[in-house]
Amino acid sequence: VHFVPYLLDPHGIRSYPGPFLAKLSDAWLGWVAAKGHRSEVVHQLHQRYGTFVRIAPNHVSISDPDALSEVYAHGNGTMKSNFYDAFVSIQRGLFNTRSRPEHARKRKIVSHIFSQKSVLEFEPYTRQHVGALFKQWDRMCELGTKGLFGEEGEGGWHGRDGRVWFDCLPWYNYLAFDIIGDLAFGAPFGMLQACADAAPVVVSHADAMASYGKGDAPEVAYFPAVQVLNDRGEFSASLGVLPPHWRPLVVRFIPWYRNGNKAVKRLAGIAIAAVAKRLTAPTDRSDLLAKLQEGKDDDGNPMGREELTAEALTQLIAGSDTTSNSSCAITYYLAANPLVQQKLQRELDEALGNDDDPVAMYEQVKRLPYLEAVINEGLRLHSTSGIGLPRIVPEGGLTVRGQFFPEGTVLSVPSYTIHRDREVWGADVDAFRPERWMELDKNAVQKTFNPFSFGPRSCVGRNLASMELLIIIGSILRRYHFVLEDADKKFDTREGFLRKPVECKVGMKRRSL
Ligand code: HEM
Repeated sequence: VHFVPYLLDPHGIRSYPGPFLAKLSDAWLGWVAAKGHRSEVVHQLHQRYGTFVRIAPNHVSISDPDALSEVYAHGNGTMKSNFYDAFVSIQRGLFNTRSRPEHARKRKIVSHIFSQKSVLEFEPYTRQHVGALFKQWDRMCELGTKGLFGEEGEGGWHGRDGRVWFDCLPWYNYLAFDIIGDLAFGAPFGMLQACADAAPVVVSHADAMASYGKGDAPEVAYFPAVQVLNDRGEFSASLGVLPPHWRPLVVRFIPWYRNGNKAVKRLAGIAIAAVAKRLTAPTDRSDLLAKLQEGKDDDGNPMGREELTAEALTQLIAGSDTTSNSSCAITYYLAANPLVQQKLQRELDEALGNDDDPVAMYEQVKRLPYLEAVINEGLRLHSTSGIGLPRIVPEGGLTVRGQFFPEGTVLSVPSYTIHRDREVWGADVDAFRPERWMELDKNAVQKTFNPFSFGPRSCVGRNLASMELLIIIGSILRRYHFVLEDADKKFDTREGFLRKPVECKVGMKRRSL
């Protein structure tokens, strides 16, 4: 099964270097993905072998920034690989639709929802939930100065030396889930208020699907959505690199995959419950779901109910932990770099003046050069989307950086490695130094900075993500000061489809404004 294809070399990619086991079987990449550090492993391989590395029998990873436009841009004919089939639940949404015409149809309906103009309508929801976070953090700061202790769900905080010491990661998750829940389903999950990772989910997937079109809201229970999303990301990213005919077998016989499969179903249940609730009680709110309902394709057809649920689920998945993990990583880097934090706070104080409202308006923070540089530097260094996003070479083959690849070969360009290209970013590529954004050649940066990917499959929610990050980081850093609990401790991450912090323990105090 493994040696014959290896010897026959049907894809003609024998000449590319890589680990021997990777050339032999997809199981190698599946194993690396399941261990949770794929980006780091592939980065080390590029450092060892050079620009082209064979990371699976039919998959070549390319670490040249110029390859981004050749592999991902409009018009080169590449398509998402069958990796994305492992992410399908309910039915295919914008993210995991592979067919080009079907994707173009969906993208046309969805893209206007995320135009800069539409996104401004979502600003009040974002600001409202940042305000809710501040209520909780202010309470903790007040109690913390009395030396009190918090609950586990609150990041396990305790007060000492005038600061609250806690894990800020769960709070960023509550914030991002409440924002996207409010936007995509018409009501926040209530995580910030409950200080808990709990979202309503349908009890039985089958019952919920059967209730479609009957106007009944299915029975719901509460599940840890953040945990479920993490499990689902790790499961799908590892399953997706295995050959399609292996997948049902590993899901059936390997417990880790079996549990991941349950996570996929549960996650779908969150969307089914939320959309069913929303549709049984229509509102005149202007949110993502309302805009999806209004959207029409070229023939004037709106999305059906099941497609709507799949798209709302896509937005929940794509718009929640991307934002929370990026915000958490940026907070970590600011806590680890006191001078950068001080410089940012000076800029924020000048721009926001004595404004009584603790939550910044988008208008106030959208053109602050140092804030922008801090966010970009955090996105570069952390690389929330770090793995090479796999694309299939179309009929006729494709030449990338002078190398020809035959039809059917899978290619990818890993952002984690591209974001550490010394020729572009400088010798101190591993340092968090926002100043580099003021010094670097803008053209080189533009084609190398890839947090949202390039081309027809790039992030459709980019405008929303940028607005959220500006408001979240701008407001939080103006109100609070952060230090690391243990400056010597490595910033631990775990990667499924996204690179996520495992925890982020900081000491926080209110700034005197
Ligand atoms: C910091 C935050 C974010 C980052 C770093 C990010 C990054 C990305 C990346 C790299 C892709 C390409 C994925 C691939 O090709 O496999 C993508 C796609 C996508 N993103 Fe985002 N994203 C963020 C926030 C959001 C938000 C807030 C939304 C909407 C609520 C969103 C919705 C989507 C959707 C629907 C796609 C699929 C687009 C398509 O295939 O046409 N993202 N995102």
